Amino acid sequence: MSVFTPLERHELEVFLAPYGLGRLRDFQGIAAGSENSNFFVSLEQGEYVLTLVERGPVADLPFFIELLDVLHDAGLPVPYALRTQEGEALRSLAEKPALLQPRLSGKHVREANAHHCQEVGSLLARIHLATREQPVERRSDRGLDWMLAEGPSQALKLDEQALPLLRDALAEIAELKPRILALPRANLHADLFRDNVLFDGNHLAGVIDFYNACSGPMLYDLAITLNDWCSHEDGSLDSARARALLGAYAALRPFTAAEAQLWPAMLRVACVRFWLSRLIAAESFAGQEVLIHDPAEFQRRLAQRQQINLPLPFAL
Ligand SMILES: Nc1ncnc2c1ncn2[C@@H]1O[C@H](COP(=O)(O)OP(=O)(O)OP(=O)(O)O)[C@@H](O)[C@H]1O
Ligand SMILES: N[C@@H](CCO)C(=O)O
Repeated sequence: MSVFTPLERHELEVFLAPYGLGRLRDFQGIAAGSENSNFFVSLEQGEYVLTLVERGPVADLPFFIELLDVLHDAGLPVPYALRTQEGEALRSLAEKPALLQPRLSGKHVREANAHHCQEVGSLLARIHLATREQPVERRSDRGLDWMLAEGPSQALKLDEQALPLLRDALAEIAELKPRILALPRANLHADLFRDNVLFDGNHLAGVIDFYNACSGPMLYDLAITLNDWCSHEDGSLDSARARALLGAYAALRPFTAAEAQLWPAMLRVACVRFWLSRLIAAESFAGQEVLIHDPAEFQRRLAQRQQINLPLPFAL
């Protein structure tokens, strides 16, 4: 899977008619993805992706639509909600909130190299630069307070090796929270993993899946991104890829002194975020045909982030 809501051709045709994009040629469910039902939809006038929002922050859909409009207007390669001929962006299909977006070209990269990381670093800086003057406000539902609330009960279910790792990281988050919240802010993608970026050869062609986007400290977004793009299998950082990503980002948005100080801790915070969400997902989707990411991957990464020899390229 993961298509949680199968669609009949006829109901899809009725849904698509108000966009005025021509007849439906073909459609198919997309297996990748774990949160929403997505379909590739081929219409006479082009290729599109239909998303039925299955869970998560449904009430915040107007936020996602607005943010993607801002990023699209800034010239960034993001999907955005197409409007019907009556100007409607957020609609309903099979009793689920539904959005139709242009299909972006390109493929996911499994084995990232330094060039990919450089492209991703630039793209992330451009997202931040496009929004930092006036972030579209949204509090993350997987933010520091969520980690502090969910972490202790998850820690109790861990083995002897993992428990102190998570417990110490949670204590660090509690201690650093005021300083983290005072860092420079913008809109964050907050889930810029390899499976949310599309490359056409060496060219970064698209960024998708903004359903974790929020407003918050830019450094946190950078740490989330780097932890996925620049890690080895054992969780350690690949310094060539990491330097490429950081260098490209810093060339567009130089870091502040406070960011440079909090950087090593921020890499740990970003590990805790995904370790916890994967532990919780593994528990709640156990036995179901849903793509579940391995929580232990972030345990390894957190263990490797105890000593970090990767200073931010920060100039006084
Ligand atoms: N606009 C788009 N253009 C091209 N492909 C897309 C687009 N949107 C989604 N896809 C494809 O659909 C897949 C699933 O989409 P997405 O990541 O948004 O789903 P999700 O259920 O929110 O997944 P998850 O939260 O697990 O990443 C993507 O991996 C990508 O292959
Ligand atoms: N990118 C997330 C899943 C979707 O939010 C993870 O790898 O755990």
